Amino acid sequence: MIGRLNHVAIAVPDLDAAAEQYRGALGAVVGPAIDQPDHGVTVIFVELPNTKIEFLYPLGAESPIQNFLDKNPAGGIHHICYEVDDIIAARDKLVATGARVLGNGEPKIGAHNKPVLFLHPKDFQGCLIELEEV
Ligand SMILES: CC[C@@H](C(=O)O)C(=O)SCCNC(=O)CCNC(=O)[C@H](O)C(C)(C)COP(=O)(O)OP(=O)(O)OC[C@H]1O[C@@H](n2cnc3c(N)ncnc32)[C@H](O)[C@@H]1OP(=O)(O)O
Ligand SMILES: [Co+2]
Repeated sequence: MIGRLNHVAIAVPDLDAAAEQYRGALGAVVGPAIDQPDHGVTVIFVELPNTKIEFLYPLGAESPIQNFLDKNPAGGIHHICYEVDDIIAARDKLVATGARVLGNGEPKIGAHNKPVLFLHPKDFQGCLIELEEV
């Protein structure tokens, strides 16, 4: 059901420092910071030949990544995003196995203007999973 790895997300305490490190020391192609108010984060995407890195920084008082950054003040890998062809079919299949879909269970439009869903990390080997319909 899952397809390509779309991105690996890293929650960071300093967005500008993360962007500069990847641009400078690692020589990566780093995009602009973009606020995603519907998701409570500001994101920067790093373009790699085979996937993307998503830097995440909290936006607003109710950011879903605030607890994670409080527990991991130096930052850390926050989620991985897999591509799926049909996000509703994927969701329904996963729910039938007992997996918990986060939020209200309905897809939201993500950073790539495609529908996304999140799956509880406790149901997937301790790793928060994002599904993105492509
Ligand atoms: C920009 C849009 C989009 C894109 O297109 O790319 C994005 O990527 S948005 C990214 C941000 N959005 C989300 O993360 C939405 C889904 N996340 C959530 O709903 C919550 O973050 C969460 C996963 C339910 C956690 O909520 P929180 O309030 O932080 O709960 P707890 O702190 O109580 O955590 C419960 C439990 O889970 C562990 N945990 C929390 N986050 C993670 C994580 N990222 N990876 C692995 N484990 C995680 C946490 O440690 C707790 O465990 P215990 O301490 O053992 O109870
Ligand atoms: Co993401």
